[in-house]
Amino acid sequence: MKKYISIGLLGLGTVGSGVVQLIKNHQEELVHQVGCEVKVKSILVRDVEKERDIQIGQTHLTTDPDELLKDPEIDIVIEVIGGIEEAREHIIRALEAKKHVVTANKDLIALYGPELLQKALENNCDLFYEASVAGGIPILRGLSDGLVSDRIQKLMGIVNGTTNYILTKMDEDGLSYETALKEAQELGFAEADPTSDVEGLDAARKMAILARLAFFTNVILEDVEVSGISSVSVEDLNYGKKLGYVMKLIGHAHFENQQLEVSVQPTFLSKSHPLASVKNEYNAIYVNGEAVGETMFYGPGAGSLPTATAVMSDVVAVIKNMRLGVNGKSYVKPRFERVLKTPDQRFGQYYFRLHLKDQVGAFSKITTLFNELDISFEKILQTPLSKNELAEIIIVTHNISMERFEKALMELRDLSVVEEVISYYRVEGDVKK
Ligand SMILES: NC(=O)C1=CN([C@@H]2O[C@H](COP(=O)(O)OP(=O)(O)OC[C@H]3O[C@@H](n4cnc5c(N)ncnc54)[C@H](OP(=O)(O)O)[C@@H]3O)[C@@H](O)[C@H]2O)C=CC1
Ligand SMILES: N[C@@H](CC=O)C(=O)O
Ligand code: NA
Repeated sequence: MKKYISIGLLGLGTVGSGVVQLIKNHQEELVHQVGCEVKVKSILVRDVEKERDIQIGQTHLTTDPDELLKDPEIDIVIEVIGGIEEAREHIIRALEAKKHVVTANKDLIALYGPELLQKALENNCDLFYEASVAGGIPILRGLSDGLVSDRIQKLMGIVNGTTNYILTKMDEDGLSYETALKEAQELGFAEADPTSDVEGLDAARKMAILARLAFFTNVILEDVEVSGISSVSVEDLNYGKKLGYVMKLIGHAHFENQQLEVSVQPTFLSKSHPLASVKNEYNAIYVNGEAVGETMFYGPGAGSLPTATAVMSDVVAVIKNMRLGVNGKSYVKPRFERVLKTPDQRFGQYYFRLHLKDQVGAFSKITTLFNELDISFEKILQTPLSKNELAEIIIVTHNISMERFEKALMELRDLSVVEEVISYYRVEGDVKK
């Protein structure tokens, strides 16, 4: 057995610094688990001259990836530089050099996970990525170990800390979207380019990774329907409150009759929903399995030390596998073909906000349209607007197919009494529906 395990760290930003700090401060716990010291030997950065808050002692800082990837002493490479192409290249080189890899990179795993896992398998190496979904929450192990014997039917997740932070601050503290986003960036939750957070792509990547593990099928990123929060208005948040809802960016994934549906969209949750009380940068994943029933995984979804704990859980798993001589043996190939549900097989409740001409018979035109489409209302709110003789109408439907929702939206826009459909969102009431 080696006297110590040497790590090559790619990246020393929010997550990389957390890893260095955790290895230093929790060395005793690590030694107890793996039976030897764990040391960071070299770190790859973009700029070695940059001033850093973190103390790295004797650890070697470099801008040359070869110094880590060609170093025979390094057993495990941790990739936390982010981005896609360079990270992919470094990981492939590390695996070909028979080094195990741990990454927090959901962008990469969502796009190239199956290919990289295959590469790891061919080289008898481990490739683990617990930190890539929901930061410090051990959700990937929860699915691939804890719930592995079950048939998971439904996942619902708040899997992006930045957007949850923004929505909470807008709703509870009256902050503007821009101020709340700036705070999330300053706190280190946001991606280098926060567009992927606010437009839902970061959450979509995580949902693709989760759905692969939960449903044993090779979900690809294009399967995930995505919309973000950048156009959510304070008016909609306030109407939501009046109706007993709170707005969250929700990832939905369903698997029924071996057919799949995955989406990420701003969603009004009933205040009694278990995900409704998840605030700020916290994440949670609600998992419904045939045998286990309802479970919920909750914790910090972003940030330096929480994410570092997920990285280190993978490092410990790699070292334990090294001990047993079973690296590269944990990857299980998908079991089911990818088959997507069609719009008539997908169901949900919907919220519409529209401006209606304030004239006799206008509202009955709406009820006639919805009757024709066999859509019934769960809630209705009507407020006269002082300007332009318009009324603002909020409608929440009962459960309908996506096909009927799309038809209703199209036909509402064509009605002469409807001035404008301002917004529409998915609604989640009772979790058991
Ligand atoms: N922040 C978070 O809470 C979470 C992040 N993640 C993921 O972890 C990864 C890292 O995120 P985070 O720590 O926030 O990112 P940061 O931007 O804070 O840090 C990136 C680090 O990588 C270095 N780096 C970037 N590009 C290169 C390159 N081409 N060559 C050499 N070094 C490079 C930077 O060097 P330098 O310091 O010199 O600029 C920096 O040290 C991402 O994949 C992210 O999605 C996952 C979960 C949570
Ligand atoms: N930008 C991400 C970081 C963690 O994955 C987030 O906000 O959740
Ligand atoms: Na995790």
